[in-house]
Amino acid sequence: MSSVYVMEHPLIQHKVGILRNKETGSKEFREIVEEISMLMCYEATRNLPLRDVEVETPVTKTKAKAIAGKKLGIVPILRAGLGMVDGMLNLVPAAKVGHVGLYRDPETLNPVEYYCKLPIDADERDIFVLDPMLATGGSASAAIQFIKDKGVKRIRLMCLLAAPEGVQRVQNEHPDVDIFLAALDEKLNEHGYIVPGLGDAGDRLYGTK
Ligand SMILES: O=P(O)(O)OC[C@H]1O[C@H](OP(=O)(O)OP(=O)(O)O)[C@H](O)[C@@H]1O
Ligand SMILES: O=c1cc[nH]c(=O)[nH]1
Ligand SMILES: [Mg+2]
Repeated sequence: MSSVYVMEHPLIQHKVGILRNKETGSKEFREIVEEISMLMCYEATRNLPLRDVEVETPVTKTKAKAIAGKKLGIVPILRAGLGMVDGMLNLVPAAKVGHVGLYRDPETLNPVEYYCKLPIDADERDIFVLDPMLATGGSASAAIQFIKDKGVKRIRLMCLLAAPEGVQRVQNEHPDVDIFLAALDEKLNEHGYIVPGLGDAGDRLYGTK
């Protein structure tokens, strides 16, 4: 069974509170999503292997550390996942970016695929799938399956908020995929929205409602 990490860092928790506030407008919402993504990236990459390197400082030669050539990829689920990309790239600028286009049918709540483009060498990379919201888990689970179908073996899922139902579904369908969250909420409502949640992440990011 995969692990679920809820990031309790005070800065992350503080910023999640701002996202939840319905008075927070799109500009600030986008900025905070980027900031939280950067903080989560920092936490989620703490086990990356290091190698020794030699560098010359202005004073002397010394041993230093470098990331041991691990290739990372990030795959936002369109559209709301796009809001998390720059935060990740700020810290891991060499990561390649793929995209999976999915929307959730408002009646059935089932994911509908409309786009998938991954880095050519995705199967050699450790991939982070990004989506602010893990509600029923249908979208994340389908996106992970598309990525696995392209031969990718090492996948992690990073979301801001999740409902227990979504976590359960991803864990059942993809027991190899660890899940990183900023908050684990109470439940889903009758429309499949996370409670207490933050509303529709895509609409709040891009001002479409
Ligand atoms: O876990 P689920 O029940 O599948 O719901 C979560 C999905 O719903 C939202 O996307 P939405 O369908 O609103 O698309 P958008 O990003 O284009 O707004 C969200 O960004 C997730 O992708
Ligand atoms: O609460 C929710 C559920 C799905 N998608 C969202 O954007 N918000
Ligand atoms: Mg949406």
